[in-house]
Formats: sequence, C-alpha cells, structure tokens
Amino acid sequence: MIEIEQISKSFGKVQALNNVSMTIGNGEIVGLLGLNGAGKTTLMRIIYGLLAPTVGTVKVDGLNVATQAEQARLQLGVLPDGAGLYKRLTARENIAYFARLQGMNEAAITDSTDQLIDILRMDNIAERYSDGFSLGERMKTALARAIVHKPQHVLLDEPTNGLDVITTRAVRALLRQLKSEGRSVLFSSHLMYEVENLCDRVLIISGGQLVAGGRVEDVLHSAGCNSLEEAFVALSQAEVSHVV
Ligand SMILES: Nc1ncnc2c1ncn2[C@@H]1O[C@H](COP(=O)(O)OP(=O)(O)OP(=O)(O)O)[C@@H](O)[C@H]1O
Repeated sequence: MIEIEQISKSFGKVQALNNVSMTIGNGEIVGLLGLNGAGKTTLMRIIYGLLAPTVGTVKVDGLNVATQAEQARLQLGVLPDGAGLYKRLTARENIAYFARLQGMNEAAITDSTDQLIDILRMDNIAERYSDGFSLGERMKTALARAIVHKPQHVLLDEPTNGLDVITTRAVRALLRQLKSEGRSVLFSSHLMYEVENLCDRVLIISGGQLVAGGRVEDVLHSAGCNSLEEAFVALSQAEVSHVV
C-alpha cells in the first residue's frame, strides 16, 4: 500500500501541491487526472523520493520514502515524465542494466526482459541502440525498464503517450496483469476513456489540490455529470489558488 499523508510542495511562489492525502491499495489501478501544471508529475516524483515534499510524508508498504528511501524504492517501478535512456545501449541492454541495478540475477533478468520485449512488441528494436528511437520506441523501452524487476507498486507518468493503438492495448493488458498479480498501479493520463476503462478509482488534482476521488461512477454522481470528461472539466475549473 502507498500512503500519502498531507503532502504539500512549493517551488518558490508556486504551490505545486497543497495538502494532498490518498492511499493506493494493492491490486488497484488508480488514474491521476489533472490539467497541465496541476501537480501530477510532482506528486509522482515525491512518491518515488526524487523530490522532498515541503510538508507531509509518503509511506510505501510502511517504509517512509524520506528516511528509508532505498528499501522503499525497491518496491517501486517508475516511468518518469520524459524518461531518458542510455543512448549507447540497445533497448535490451537498457532494460537489463536497470534490472541489474535492482539486484536481479542474470537468469531472472533474461527471463523478465524477454517477456517484456514480447508483450510490448519490441522485437524490431530490442537489439538497436536507443539513440534515434522514436517517442513510442523510447516509451516502450522505458516502460519495460520500469517494471522489469516486478515491483509491488508501479508509478507511470502518461504511459501510453506516443504509443500506437496496438501497443497501447498491450500496455493496458499489461497493467491489468499487474493488478491481477496484486500489484498497485498509479498512472497519470490526459485520456479520459483510458482512465474510465482501466481504473478502479480516479483522482482529480487541480491547482495542486485533490478535488475529487473515487470510482468513476461516484465521481460522475457527485459532480452531477454524465461523462468523466465533463466532470473533469467542471472540477478542474473550480477556483483553486495556485500561488502562495
Ligand atoms: N522544478 C520546478 N521548479 C519550479 N516549478 C516547478 C518545478 N516542477 C514543477 N513546477 C511547477 O509546479 C506545477 C506542477 O507541475 P507538474 O509538473 O507537477 O504538473 P503536471 O500535472 O505533471 O502537468 P503536465 O500535465 O503538464 O505534465 C507547475 O506550475 C510547474 O510549473
């Protein structure tokens, strides 16, 4: 379980997050929605321990990410915003290198890398250097790298960004598989239908504040809307102060 308790984060005068609390349970897919600049990436980076919150704590399976960062990170797989790859490594080598950093043995690395190359349809790029990869090819490699060590919790910042329809479907199937294995998935997206189809729960952030959360039908009901897009627009446009 990931427990986010009263997180606030300021960058100078910009309050990127303001008193955000939530939990993400095992076996759950949670979608994080928010307009550009709402605070999604900041929240993901804080959960992974890349950024320290100004106030608040994050616990991953009871481990405080501020004070037990290394142990907590072993439980997490992360696809960061604009994920960078090692250009002088092939896609396969990028994935395997990351797995090695996570302490996996070589047999498990080969096994898991082969599986992901197959699932994400990466046969044509597996042995190519990542320098020059298209957006979708980079995303596939970064996604495989994020989950190669089979983490308990997966944080994905816009995981289907730039992917073609077949690969997007494969990614959705992969996320459902992670859920069926009892893993938790938190992903951000600007695609309403994706969130609607995939998520057990949706969280809506606006101006750094959590303005709605729950099952899609509950969010629609409380916003008095017929579609998630309508509810999202209505909730995101509510007046929220963004500057302290
Ligand atoms: N390192 C930083 N320095 C200054 N401001 C920052 C920094 N990182 C984020 N911000 C600001 O914090 C706010 C939240 O940014 P964040 O990247 O979390 O938004 P987001 O919801 O992921 O947006 P998008 O959908 O555009 O990716 C924005 O106003 C952004 O400009």
